[in-house]
Amino acid sequence: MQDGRLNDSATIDLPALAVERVSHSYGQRQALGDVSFTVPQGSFTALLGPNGAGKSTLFSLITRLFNVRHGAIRILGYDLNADPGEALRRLGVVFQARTLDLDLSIAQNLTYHAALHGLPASAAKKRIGEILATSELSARLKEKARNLSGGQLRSIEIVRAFMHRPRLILLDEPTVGLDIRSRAAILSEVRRLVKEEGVSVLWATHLIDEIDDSDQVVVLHQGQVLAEGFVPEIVAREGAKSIGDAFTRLTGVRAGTTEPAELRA
Ligand SMILES: Nc1ncnc2c1ncn2[C@@H]1O[C@H](COP(=O)(O)OP(=O)(O)OP(=O)(O)O)[C@@H](O)[C@H]1O
Repeated sequence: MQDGRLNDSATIDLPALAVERVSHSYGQRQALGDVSFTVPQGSFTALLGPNGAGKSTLFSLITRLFNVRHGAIRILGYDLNADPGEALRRLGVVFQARTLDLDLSIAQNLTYHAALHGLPASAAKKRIGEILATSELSARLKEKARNLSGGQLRSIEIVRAFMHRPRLILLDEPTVGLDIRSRAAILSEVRRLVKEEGVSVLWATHLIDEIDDSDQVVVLHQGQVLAEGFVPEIVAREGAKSIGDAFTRLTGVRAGTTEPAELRA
């Protein structure tokens, strides 16, 4: 346990995340209506939806910022309402907004977070070395976070989310505001960690080009799940040419934009 590993042998057949008939409203406005889907263990699952689809609301429920009032959410079988401690121990999150302390060093940002999860400093140091083994950032751990570029700050936030060896990691539009090169670097880094660590990722995005043919996809639109499955399954089911085309057929919205199809010339 000293390195954060949990004995999860009993959860081997369960999905990393199960969202079951979840609804959520802000006053009269329904943001999620009867939403159900699963994230299989060891998968990279893209939660694909245009602005306003309900992605952030869903993440607020999974992280317990909001209470789940209608339906249920389970992480590795642990119900968020009934067993929040066990469920949240298995969760790592990268929020849309930047959350590193710019006046602390990169190493301090990472070790303080690890300490919150009960990881001793020596184990945290080893873990940082493991995750950043092939990154140029491993030579800059003593520098203040303030010195890093937007893409590098995001990379460190991702490392931080992996520190305590969670089984499920949520990333809420993690590439927003980054240039194309940084976007690609972050995406491939997360895919590498999914492969190497067997962790499950739920990656929220409205950008179709972030989706790979081997990904699981959940299409969310106006608070409803319109499709769930591997890319080739969704494409075939919709009789589409590509996942972008399938997305447009399902939502009436052009892939990667928020412009309704009927407004297109
Ligand atoms: N605090 C709030 N009060 C009222 N309505 C809200 C609130 N937060 C979100 N909504 C509404 O709920 C719906 C879902 O919003 P949400 O932010 O979850 O979508 P999203 O897919 O994350 O979009 P974005 O990519 O723009 O963040 C939208 O109609 C939004 O206007």
